Amino acid sequence: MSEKIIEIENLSKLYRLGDIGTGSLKNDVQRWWAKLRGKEDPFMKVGAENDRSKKGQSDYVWSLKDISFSINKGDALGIIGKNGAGKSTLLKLLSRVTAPTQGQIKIKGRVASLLEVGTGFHPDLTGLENIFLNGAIMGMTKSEIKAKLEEIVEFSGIAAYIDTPIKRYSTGMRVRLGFAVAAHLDSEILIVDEVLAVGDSVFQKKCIDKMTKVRSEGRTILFVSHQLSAVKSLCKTGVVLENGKLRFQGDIDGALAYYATTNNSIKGQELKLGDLDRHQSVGQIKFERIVFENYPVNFGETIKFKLILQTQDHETLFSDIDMAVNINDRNKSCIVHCANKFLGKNFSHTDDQMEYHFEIENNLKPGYYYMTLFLRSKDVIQDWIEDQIILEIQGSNPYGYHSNGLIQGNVLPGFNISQVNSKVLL
Ligand SMILES: Nc1ncnc2c1ncn2[C@@H]1O[C@H](COP(=O)(O)OP(=O)(O)OP(=O)(O)O)[C@@H](O)[C@H]1O
Repeated sequence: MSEKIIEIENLSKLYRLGDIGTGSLKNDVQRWWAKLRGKEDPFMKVGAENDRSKKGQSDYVWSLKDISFSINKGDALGIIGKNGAGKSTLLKLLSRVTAPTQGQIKIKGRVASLLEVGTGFHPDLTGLENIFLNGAIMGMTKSEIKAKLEEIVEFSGIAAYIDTPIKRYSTGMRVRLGFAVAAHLDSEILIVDEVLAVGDSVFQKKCIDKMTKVRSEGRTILFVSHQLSAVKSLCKTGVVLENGKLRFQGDIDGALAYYATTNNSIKGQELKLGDLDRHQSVGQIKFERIVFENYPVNFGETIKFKLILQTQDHETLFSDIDMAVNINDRNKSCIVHCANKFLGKNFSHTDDQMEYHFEIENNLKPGYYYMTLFLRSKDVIQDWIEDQIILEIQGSNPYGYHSNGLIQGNVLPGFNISQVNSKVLL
C-alpha cells in the first residue's frame, strides 16, 4: 500500500476581507492579542457566506471549507480551480505560511515551496543570502546548501545579480530564483504555485522538465497552474476546488474532465466541445456542443441530450456514419454503449450542421461517469473525444452505501438516437 505523506482533515480557512477594525478600540486590542498568541479571531463569524458569485453579507470569506484528502508519497498532484477557488490558500496552509482556522494537516517530510512571488524571500538580502536563508529554514546545513549552490544559481539564470538585494529584482527574476531554490533544496515535498504565469516559454519548459525530474526521484509534488496542459503532463492525480470546497479528487484526467465540464461549461445544460482534446481524427465533421435536457441527470431519469455537429468541409457529403456514445465508469471501463449500428439506422451527414438526439435508459448509480463521443464516416474517424466529459448522476442511492454491484450500467441499455437537420442560421 502506498504511504501517505500528507493528510488533510476537515481543513478550513476563514479570511477577513480587508483589514477593517471591529469598531471599538477594546475589540481591536482583543483581536490583536489573539493574533499575537496564534489564536482565532474572537470576532470571527463562523458560518459566513462563501458564494463568491454573489455579494456576501459578511466581511468574512471561507477561503477553504472542510477539505479532507490525503496525498501519497511520490504523487504529483495538480490542484485545479477557477480564480479565488482556494488553491493558493491550500498551498499556503501546507507550507505553514498561514494557520488553519479549523481542521488539521499532517505532513511527513520537509516541504520546499514556491508560493506567491516574494513569499519566503527577504527583500533586503541578496539573492545569495536568500538561498542560504531558505535552506536554513528548511533545516539544511551551510555545507549542504553550498553543495547545491552552483546548480541553483545556474538554473535561475541570474548569476549576474546574485549579489544584488532581491528588492531590486524584477518579478520574473524573483520567480526564477524562487523556483530554483525550491526545486533544488533537499525536500520530500515540492509545492509550486503558478510558476508558469511569469517567465518566458524557455523558462516554463525548464521548470516542467525539472519538476518531471523531481517526480522521477520519488519526491512528492503539489502543483497549481492555470495551464492545464502543463498540469496534465506533470501530474498523475488531481483535485478540483470550487468556492473553497473540494469538488473532485482522482486521477488527473478525471480532475481535468470534471473541471472542463463544470468550468467550460455546462452553462445551463450545455457544454462546448470545441476546445477539448481529440484522439487521432480528421475533423471534417466535429462535435461542437452537447446539450442535456436536464443536468445533472437524476438517478433513474432517462439521459436525454443532443450532440450538435458542424461540418468543416461544406462540399462533401459524409455517409455511412458510425455515431457512438460511451458512458464509462471511473476506471474508464465502458458500461453503456449506444451506437446507431445497433439500431439498424443509417445516417448521412447532409448539412453544415446536424444534430443527433440521444435518449438512454438510466440505471447508473449516483456519481460521476466519463463520456466518450465517437464519429466515423466510411471508416475514416472524423472526431473522437475520449473520457473528457463528465456525466453526473445525482440523487440518493436507494440501496444506501452498500449498493456496489447492484446498480450498474448495461453495455446495451434501451436507447434511441435520431438525426435532425438544423440549418446554420448565420
Ligand atoms: N489574505 C487574505 N485576506 C483576505 N481574503 C483572502 C486572503 N487570501 C485569500 N483570500 C480570499 O480567499 C479566497 C481564495 O483565494 P485563493 O488566493 O486561495 O484562490 P486561488 O484559487 O489561488 O485563486 P487564483 O487562481 O486567482 O490565484 C478568495 O476569495 C480570496 O479573496
